[in-house]
Amino acid sequence: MSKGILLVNLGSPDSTEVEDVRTYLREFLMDGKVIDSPWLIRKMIVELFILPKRPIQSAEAYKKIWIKDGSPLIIYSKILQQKVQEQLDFPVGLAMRYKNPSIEFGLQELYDKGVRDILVVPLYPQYTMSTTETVADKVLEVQKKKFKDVKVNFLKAFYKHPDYIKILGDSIKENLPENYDKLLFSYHGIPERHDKKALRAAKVSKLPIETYRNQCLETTELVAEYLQLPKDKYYTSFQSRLGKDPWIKPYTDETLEHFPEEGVKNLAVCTPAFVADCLETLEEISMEGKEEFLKAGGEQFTYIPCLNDRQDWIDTLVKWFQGWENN
Ligand SMILES: C=CC1=C(C)c2cc3[nH]c(cc4nc(cc5[nH]c(cc1n2)c(C)c5CCC(=O)O)C(CCC(=O)O)=C4C)c(C)c3C=C
Ligand SMILES: [Fe+2]
Ligand SMILES: [Fe+2]
Repeated sequence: MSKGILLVNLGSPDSTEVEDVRTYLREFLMDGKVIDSPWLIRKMIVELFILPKRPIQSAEAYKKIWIKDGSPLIIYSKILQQKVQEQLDFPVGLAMRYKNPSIEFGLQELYDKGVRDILVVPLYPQYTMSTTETVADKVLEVQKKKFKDVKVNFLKAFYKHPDYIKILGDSIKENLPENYDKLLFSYHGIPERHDKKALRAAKVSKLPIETYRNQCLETTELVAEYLQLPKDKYYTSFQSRLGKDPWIKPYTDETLEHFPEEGVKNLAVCTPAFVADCLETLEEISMEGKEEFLKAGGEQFTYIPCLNDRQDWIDTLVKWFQGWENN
C-alpha cells in the first residue's frame, strides 16, 4: 500500500480581519475537547462571553506578528513540509486542525496521489485532549466518512524522544546568552480539569497515560540534564490561560512579574509546547512577556525561537518517517 505523511498543526485565522479571527475562534473553541462543557453551555460561553470582544483583541495581536505570506505558524509549517518532502520519495502533506488547509483537504491531497496508508503527525511534542486527541478525532471522523480504504496511523507524542531532546537542547544552547540568571521553559497551559480527566482515564484503562503537566515537567528535566543545567538555573511555567477556571500552574505571566524582585534580571525564555513560532510565542512571550518582565524591573530578556525549519529538526523527522515507511 502506498504510504504518505500528514503533518498537522493547530491552524490560524485566514487573515487578521476581525471576522476571520471570529470564525477561527468559533471553530476552535466550539471543539468539545478544547472547551469541554456540554454543547449548549459551551455555545453560550463561546457566543456570549468570548466571541463578542476577544476577536477584536486577538486580531490586533495577530496584526503584530503577521508576515507577508500570512500567519507565521502556517508559513513555518509549510516550509517544514517542503523541506521534509525534498528528502523523501513518498508524499508529505500538511493540514491544520482548524481552518485552512483543513484535515479533509490534506487527506484528499494525499489520496489523490495514491496514498492509502498515512502516518498522521500531530506537531505537538506533548499530548493532551485539546491538541493530539482532537487531531486524531477529526482525522478518524473524515477517514470514516470519505476515505474508508485508507489506513491511518498516528505518531506518538515525542516529548521524551532522545532525538527531540537533543535538538531542543541544541537550539537552546545556541541562543542562550553567556550570562543569564534563569532559563524559563514556558509551555502552553490547559485547564487543570483536563489533566484530572487524563488521570481518571489512566486509572480506568490502566494505560500509562501521563498528565500534560508531567510531560512538560519531564521535557524540562530531560533538556536540563542534556545541557547540564544546575537546578537553580531553570524554571517551568504555563502560559495562555483563558477564562476563570484554574489552569495548570505556575502561570507564566505571574512568573515574569515576580522574577525581577527575586533577583532574576537576565532571563532567557523557550517555549517547548510549540514546534513552530506562532501568536503564543511571538506576541504573548517575545513582545508582551518581555514588556511585562522589563516593566517589573528585569534588564535583559532573550527569546529562544521554536524549532521552525532547523536543519536538525528536518533531518530528524526525515529519519523517523523513513523508519516508519520501511516497517
Ligand atoms: C480553552 C482554551 C484553550 C486550550 C485548552 C488550548 C490548548 C492549547 N493550545 C495550544 C497551541 C496553540 N494555541 C494557540 C492559540 C490559542 N489558544 C487558545 C485557547 C486554548 N488553547 C486561543 C483562544 C488561541 C487563539 C489566540 C487568542 O485569541 O489568544 C496557538 C497559536 C495559533 C496561531 O495562529 O498562531 C497555538 C499554536 C496547545 C499546544 C495547547 C495545549 C497544550
Ligand atoms: Fe491554545
Ligand atoms: Fe495567547
